[in-house]
Amino acid sequence: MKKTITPTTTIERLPIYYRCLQRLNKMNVDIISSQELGDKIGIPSTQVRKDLSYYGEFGRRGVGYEVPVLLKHLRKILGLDQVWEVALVGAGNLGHALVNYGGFRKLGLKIDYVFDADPNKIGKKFAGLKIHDVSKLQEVVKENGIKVGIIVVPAEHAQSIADDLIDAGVEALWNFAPTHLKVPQEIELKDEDLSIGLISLAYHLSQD
Ligand SMILES: NC(=O)c1ccc[n+]([C@@H]2O[C@H](COP(=O)([O-])OP(=O)(O)OC[C@H]3O[C@@H](n4cnc5c(N)ncnc54)[C@H](O)[C@@H]3O)[C@@H](O)[C@H]2O)c1
Repeated sequence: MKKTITPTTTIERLPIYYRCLQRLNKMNVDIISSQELGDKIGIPSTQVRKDLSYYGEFGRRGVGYEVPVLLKHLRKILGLDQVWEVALVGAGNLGHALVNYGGFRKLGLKIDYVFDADPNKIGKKFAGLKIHDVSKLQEVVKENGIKVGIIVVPAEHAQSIADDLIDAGVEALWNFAPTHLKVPQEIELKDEDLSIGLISLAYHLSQD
């Protein structure tokens, strides 16, 4: 694998290539050109070739990419060739939707641990999983070597949850709370805001 710095935009496109290749693989498509792959996901073929070239020489000139081979490489590059235990904090509406979604598990991202602070919820079942007391968060995270945390608590509690997760050994956070979290540089933090998509649609509609 080449030792070059990969642009963030390239990294963000990798899951899109991966998803498309998974579909093609299911349809038993063996070979795809960069042009065809780009057309399927709305990315110019030159960009497809450039993105993938950061990781090696996968395509064959005049032939294209072997779908199962490229899929296997991308799975490894994306870290999806292993199983990741995930802790979710905040057994509320959004937490329920995330835990219920089967797609993460198929990718090897197992949200098996759910935490909440509400005594009325602790010990109850949540999309088939037991809700743990958030006071046990660090203990459970350490015991199970959990490396990924999902934060779906109200904004005012998000920082202390992030701190606890990091102290316990979590290295990557997916934060849905609408607040800026301060985390050490080595921690991978991804803020998610679903309203951005909707607001940008409203913006485009209002330009007509
Ligand atoms: N990013 C997005 O697009 C998006 C979309 C929806 C909601 N949100 C945010 O996600 C968060 C959750 O939203 P929701 O609709 O699921 O809310 P919710 O009220 O349904 O659930 C929040 C849960 O967090 C628990 N909680 C509160 N403080 C806690 C603490 N200190 N430790 C552990 N658990 C605690 C509550 O008991 C509750 O079960 C909020 O911050 C909300 O603003 C973000």
